[in-house]
Amino acid sequence: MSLSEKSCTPCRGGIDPMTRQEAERYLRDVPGWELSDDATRIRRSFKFKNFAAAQAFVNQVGELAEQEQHHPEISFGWGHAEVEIWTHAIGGLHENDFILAAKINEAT
Ligand SMILES: C[C@H](O)[C@H](O)[C@H]1CNC2=NC(N)=NC(=O)C2=N1
Repeated sequence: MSLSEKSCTPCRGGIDPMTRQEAERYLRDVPGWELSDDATRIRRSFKFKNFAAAQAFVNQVGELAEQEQHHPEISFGWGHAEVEIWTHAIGGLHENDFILAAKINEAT
C-alpha cells in the first residue's frame, strides 16, 4: 500500500521516534520534502501564483489534517507556504508524518 492510501493512526507517545536512517527511507516516497538537521521534522516549501492560491492550499491542507487528526505547522504569505510536520507526542517522526506529507503531495 502506498503512503497516501494509508491513514494516520492515533499516536499516544511512549514509543521511540524514527531513526534518521528510517526517516531517510520514508523520504524517498515524498518528493520535495526534506529532513530537519536534527532529523525530528520534515518540511516542504510550496510556491503559488498569488496570495489567494496559497491561502486555498492552506485551507486544503487544514481539511486533510482534520480528516487525519494529524496537524502540520504552516506559515504562508503571498505566493508561498511552508509546511512542517512531526509527531509532538514522541518529539520526532512517525509514519503518520509521512502519510500526511504524501496526502499533501497528492493534493497539489
Ligand atoms: C489526540 C490527537 O490525536 C493528538 O493530539 C494528535 C493531534 N494532531 C497531531 N498532529 C501532529 N503533527 N502531531 C501530533 O502528535 C498530534 N497529535
